[in-house]
Amino acid sequence: MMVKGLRVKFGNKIVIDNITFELKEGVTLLLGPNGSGKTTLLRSIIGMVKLDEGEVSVDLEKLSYSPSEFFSPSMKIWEVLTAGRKRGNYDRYVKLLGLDKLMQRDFSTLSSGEKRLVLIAKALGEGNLVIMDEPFSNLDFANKFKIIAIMSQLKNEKLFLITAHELEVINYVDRVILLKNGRIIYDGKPKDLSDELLSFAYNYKIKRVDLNGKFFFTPEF
Ligand SMILES: Nc1ncnc2c1ncn2[C@@H]1O[C@H](COP(=O)(O)OP(=O)(O)OP(=O)(O)O)[C@@H](O)[C@H]1O
Repeated sequence: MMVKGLRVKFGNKIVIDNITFELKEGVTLLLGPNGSGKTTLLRSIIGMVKLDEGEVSVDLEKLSYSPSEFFSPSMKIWEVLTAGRKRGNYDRYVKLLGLDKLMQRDFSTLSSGEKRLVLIAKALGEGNLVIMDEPFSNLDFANKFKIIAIMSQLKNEKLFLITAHELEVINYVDRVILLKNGRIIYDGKPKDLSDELLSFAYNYKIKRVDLNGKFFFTPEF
């Protein structure tokens, strides 16, 4: 998958500003403060947003997408999983995520975390390029790390592009793309991402602490 010279405007406001990158392998984390353009970028890639400039080269047949926000239809879970033009191999993920006992329930009656897990299982089952917008929101600690472990196990067969707000996720991805005001200000390995740049991105003093090969990020008051 490749995006080249992408520019998206809403009215006069440039929301995506000359973004170019290629995805070849592993798990890529799209990071950035509220309103920096993450969702718009993902929606541009999947063809839901009109591009003002640039191009996206992606095999839509191989792509699956889990949105950050979603409707809560009154449908059985298995109907949600099989909805749409794609038919996927959900069973494996339904079991892994402990959703098998919920399959006959109505989606609208699930907890917010359970709904999120259903959409993740759907995305994992449907595509080889899995794009997930804020997959960890609503998830408890254990489920978040289950998803992280599943992505890590699957990364030889699938490509992942995800967004998240938790800086700790940086530890578990192969690549970080950091956005500020619709521009990429960092694209590289997690270990090389400095607290100065993160502080600049979020306009907030963040300190990085390295411990046992992991990075922790704390606010500096
Ligand atoms: N349809 C739209 N019309 C006008 N402005 C929009 C539209 N969609 C998004 N925006 C604006 O574009 C900017 C980027 O929004 P986007 O949702 O892509 O950010 P984000 O990085 O995903 O934010 P968050 O972390 O809060 O979800 C924001 O300023 C938002 O208000």
